[in-house]
Amino acid sequence: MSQAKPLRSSSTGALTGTLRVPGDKSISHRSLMFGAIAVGETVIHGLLEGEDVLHTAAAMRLLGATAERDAAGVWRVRGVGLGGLAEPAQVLDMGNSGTAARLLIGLVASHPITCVFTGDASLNKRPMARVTTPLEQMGARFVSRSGGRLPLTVIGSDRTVPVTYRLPVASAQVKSAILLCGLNTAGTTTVIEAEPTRDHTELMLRHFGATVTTERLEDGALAVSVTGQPELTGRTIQVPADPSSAAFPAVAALLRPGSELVLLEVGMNPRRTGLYDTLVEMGADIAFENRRDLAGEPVADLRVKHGPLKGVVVPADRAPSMIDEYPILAAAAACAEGTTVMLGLKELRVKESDRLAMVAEGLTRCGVRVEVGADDSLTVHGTGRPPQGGATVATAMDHRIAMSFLVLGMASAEPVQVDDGAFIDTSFPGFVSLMNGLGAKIADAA
Ligand SMILES: O=C(O)C1=C[C@@H](OP(=O)(O)O)[C@@H](O)[C@H](O)C1
Ligand SMILES: C=C(OP(=O)(O)O)C(=O)O
Repeated sequence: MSQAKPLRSSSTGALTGTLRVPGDKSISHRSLMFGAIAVGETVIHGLLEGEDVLHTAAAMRLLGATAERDAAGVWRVRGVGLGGLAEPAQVLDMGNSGTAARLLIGLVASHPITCVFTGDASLNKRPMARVTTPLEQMGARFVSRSGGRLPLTVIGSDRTVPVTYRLPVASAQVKSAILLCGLNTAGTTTVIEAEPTRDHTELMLRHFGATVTTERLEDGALAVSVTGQPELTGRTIQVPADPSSAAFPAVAALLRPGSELVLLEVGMNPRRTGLYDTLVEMGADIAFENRRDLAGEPVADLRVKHGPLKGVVVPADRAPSMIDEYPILAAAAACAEGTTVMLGLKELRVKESDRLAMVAEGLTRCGVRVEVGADDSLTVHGTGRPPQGGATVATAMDHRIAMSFLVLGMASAEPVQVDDGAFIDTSFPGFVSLMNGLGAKIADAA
């Protein structure tokens, strides 16, 4: 991913069609990791073949598992059994992926092996102390760059001890890293979260045979516990379509007159649906059809029709369930009638980019009035008319910033250009051709 790929998005007519966006990224990472530590074969249907997940697959191979795709696109993982991960002979390169890095650091921490983790320029800026601090309490050791950044060496141990750890930030990655270390630790490891974050780790670990329990505490927080050293058995997994990816065509359809899209088999885990709840509050016409269960995760087909949106206040406690969707919500808010206020966005500052800053800067360039509050809030003043556009927006190695501004370009008076669309492949390979197939006009701008 060395070559920047500028893209330009121009105003479109109606978007119509039926589509299934690629598989859920969070579930895809976990299915490869858990398959690699189970006994026997794990068969994965609908794995996201984005670069982030392919980095996880490569890492699991370096740790001793096999992970292969067959001609029909089905992935098969042969696991080494819990505790059986081998010391990798090479550095584990996690690319652009915070999830891959943080979950794997937790997983290897309770193995008697030494692993060196690195990533690209974006990942190597992101904070890792949030996982190494609790994992050190469990008995693993770390040598990292200053500020707890990658490259980072994990000196794992087969004598880790269980902890009860209260998360200082709402983060499913930190929760998962601790639970995964606890998996190969004798005794019960507990993570307490004040705000519920995505629970794919808990749901999938149970599917593989682990005992994971939850308890509501007196103060309302949730205690999530894993019993160490279970027998994990290879399973079949069906990966739902990613609600975070479906957000881009969904918002595009809401913004373009005459549009109607059906998005098939979209993951509807309630810990992930904050964007859809917010869009409905804004007046969006979204029908959630055929609600059903897909291998332990709820899914639905979403019918999305164009219609006017109005500004709303998005409370801070909704942040965990729509954490990756604020950039595309901001694009929707820029086209809505009235002001949208998004509260509690501090975590946006430590994603692939400082998303709060990048969204505010990009919208300002496109002629939208925005304010970033000292309390890490974002206020977007929509006028109900198309934003001006006509600007080039910096994406800072961030796939979601790139896709959000390409969607904004579809609804702006003048085209919107992004300086680099190459990182879209980390989470949504085929985004440009899929959107153009629905009626979008996204073209190379080199
Ligand atoms: O656990 C996961 O799969 C993820 C958790 C979230 O990160 P945090 O845990 O840092 O909030 C989210 O932003 C990321 O895209 C995926
Ligand atoms: C934050 C994201 O991913 P990660 O933390 O895995 O890099 C994302 O996909 O928006």
